[in-house]
Amino acid sequence: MADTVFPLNTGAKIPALGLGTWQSKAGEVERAVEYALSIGYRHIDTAYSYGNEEEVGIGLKKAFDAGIKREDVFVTTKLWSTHHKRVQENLDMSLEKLGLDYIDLYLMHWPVAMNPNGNHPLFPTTPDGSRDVDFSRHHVDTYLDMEKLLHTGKVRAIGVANYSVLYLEELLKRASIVPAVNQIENHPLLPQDDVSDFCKAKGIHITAYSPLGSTGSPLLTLPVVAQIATKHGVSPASILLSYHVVSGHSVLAKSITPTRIKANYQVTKLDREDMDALAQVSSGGNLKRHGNPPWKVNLGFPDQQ
Ligand SMILES: NC(=O)C1=CN([C@@H]2O[C@H](COP(=O)(O)OP(=O)(O)OC[C@H]3O[C@@H](n4cnc5c(N)ncnc54)[C@H](OP(=O)(O)O)[C@@H]3O)[C@@H](O)[C@H]2O)C=CC1
Ligand SMILES: O=C[C@H](O)[C@@H](O)[C@@H](O)[C@H](O)C(=O)O
Repeated sequence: MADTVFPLNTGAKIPALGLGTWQSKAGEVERAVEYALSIGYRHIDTAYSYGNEEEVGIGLKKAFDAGIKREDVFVTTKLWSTHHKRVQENLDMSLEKLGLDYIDLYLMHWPVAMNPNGNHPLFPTTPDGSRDVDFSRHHVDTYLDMEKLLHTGKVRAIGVANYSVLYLEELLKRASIVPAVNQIENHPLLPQDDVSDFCKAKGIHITAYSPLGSTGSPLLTLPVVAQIATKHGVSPASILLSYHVVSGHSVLAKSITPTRIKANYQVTKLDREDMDALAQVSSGGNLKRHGNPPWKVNLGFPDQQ
């Protein structure tokens, strides 16, 4: 079951379990990627802004040298906000760093552009210290530039991340190509059923990020997760990851620790009772969003209103 794949609207398949690499440092991430691929993972998620694409590329190369085929590995990377007006350039930078000639999935990391000529290449700020957002750039214009990448052969699919229903509606009004994926924060404390239902209806696959609650994996200590793990005789992490797979979503767990990378490559067959219990966690508006950068922009998510 760990090798479950889901179809994308491009005809390609995305492996259900992927290795996340946000905050995975150089010196650690090469080994994490190489190890994950050696034990069966076939889906690696990175981003230009993570600053580790070169090291992710080293891990990939080691796996390819060991006999794993490029075409069997699904690699995602992301356009960063300071590059919304330089889409092709940002893709080429990522390809070079990763040492790849194509990306399986290229995502717009956030639907917010930042000043391309600001006081920092990734996180420019204005004199008051807040994010230097480029309000002149509309996210749909950025997406339309991403559509052009498909003709270059350098990306097999394009998609978005951190898109609410409101933003998806804006995008679909003008897009020629329906995004293949919307990568969003998703876990029992942030189910985002509105986004999932909308995406399902439009043929957009959901990839869940921060499934363990992000840094320090706080959701592993939720009592209901421990109870379901005991019931099935598996790790709590497997419960939090399988919650997505059962829903037809792919899921990214980040780890640089071999024992955890291995533990996270296990899908448990959750039943209706388990899924209902996990759904109860957020009942009564008990929600927690971990990824909440100070954008100064309304992203349209109901829990942020
Ligand atoms: N599109 C976007 O904006 C975003 C995308 N992402 C993507 O999703 C990935 C996953 O999300 P992320 O926020 O990193 O958080 P996760 O929910 O994957 O949690 C990562 C944390 O959990 C720890 N951990 C992992 N597995 C276990 C385990 N089995 N037992 C105990 N602890 C564990 C890790 O520690 P350690 O590494 O030390 O083992 C790390 O501290 C990212 O890495 C990134 O690729 C994430 C955020 C935003
Ligand atoms: O993918 C991971 C996250 O989106 C991360 O890149 C952002 O949250 C970033 O740290 C920010 O502050 O905008």
